[in-house]
Amino acid sequence: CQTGEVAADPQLYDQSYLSPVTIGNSELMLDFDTGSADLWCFSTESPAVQSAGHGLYNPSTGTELDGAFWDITYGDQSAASGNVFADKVVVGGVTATKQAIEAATSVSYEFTEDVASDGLLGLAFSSINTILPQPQTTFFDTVRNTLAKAVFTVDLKKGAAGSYTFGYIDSSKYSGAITYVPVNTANGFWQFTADGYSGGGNNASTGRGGVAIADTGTSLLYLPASVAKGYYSGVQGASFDFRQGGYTLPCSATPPDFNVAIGGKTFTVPGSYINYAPLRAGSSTCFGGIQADSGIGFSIFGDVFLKAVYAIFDDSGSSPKLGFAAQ
Ligand SMILES: O=C([C@@H]1CCCNC1)N1CCCCC1
Repeated sequence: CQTGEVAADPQLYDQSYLSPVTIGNSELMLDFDTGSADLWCFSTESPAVQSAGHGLYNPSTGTELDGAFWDITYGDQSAASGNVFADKVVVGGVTATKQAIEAATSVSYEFTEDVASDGLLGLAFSSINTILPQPQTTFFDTVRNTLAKAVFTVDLKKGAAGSYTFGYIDSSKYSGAITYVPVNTANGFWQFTADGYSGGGNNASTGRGGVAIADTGTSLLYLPASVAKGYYSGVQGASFDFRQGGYTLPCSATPPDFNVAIGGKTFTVPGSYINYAPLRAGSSTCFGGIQADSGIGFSIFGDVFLKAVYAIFDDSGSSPKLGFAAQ
């Protein structure tokens, strides 16, 4: 029975968190993403102009999955595509002897420019893996029957290294009880229902909550437009800046805490997490950590929320569930 733990290192402004993964005989830094289901990385097959500065997977240690290819486009329109190999993957001591590795032969500029990241490790449900003609399993699905318990946990922190564990829940990482809620896997995400919101101007309480996904690969907290509007109505100097594509606020502001009710329990995001980052280096205007989820179809509980809690992604029972506890 395998268990393991790996660090989650924050990038600038906690824009993403990267973890070391051994693939074949390379160690790469991957962005663990509970909002997608492809394990892809830059490779010796990637064009040099796209892969400069990145760690590369060398497929010579793997076995090509003949005729298999992949092509993914993320919600922000970033994209990558390539072919597929089976190779050994080790995450925090947990080993998948034959994991589908999606070697990139093309990536969009967002990935080229993010030189700290060598690729993504998807932790959503394998039903949305993009490999054709036959989708393959995520790392978690590949190893889950070998784990002491079919769970992984997420302990992200503001401006500090957090961790992912596989196969066990670490009781030293949270306080109080874990609140579990059911997960709807129909869209392939860790999708749940939030009960309601409060905090900020006119208390941002909409009374009702809504459908949301837990997404470690998304930096911010995307909420119903009415909730985001209500929250910032209480923040001096905050406004919706259509040129920036969202709410901005003075970097000098200390916004109010924001509360989310899930499973009858309230979890608090400290206001400081919502003064997210300067629009550009040196700017005194900052981009808000809460934004409207308009056009997405559901809310996205990204890192701004996840770094305020300990989260348990549990597929050990008859149906998947999400657990949240205070950090
Ligand atoms: O592409 C994404 C995100 C992008 C950031 C990284 N996680 C996956 N989706 C999640 C939200 C719905 C649309 C698809």
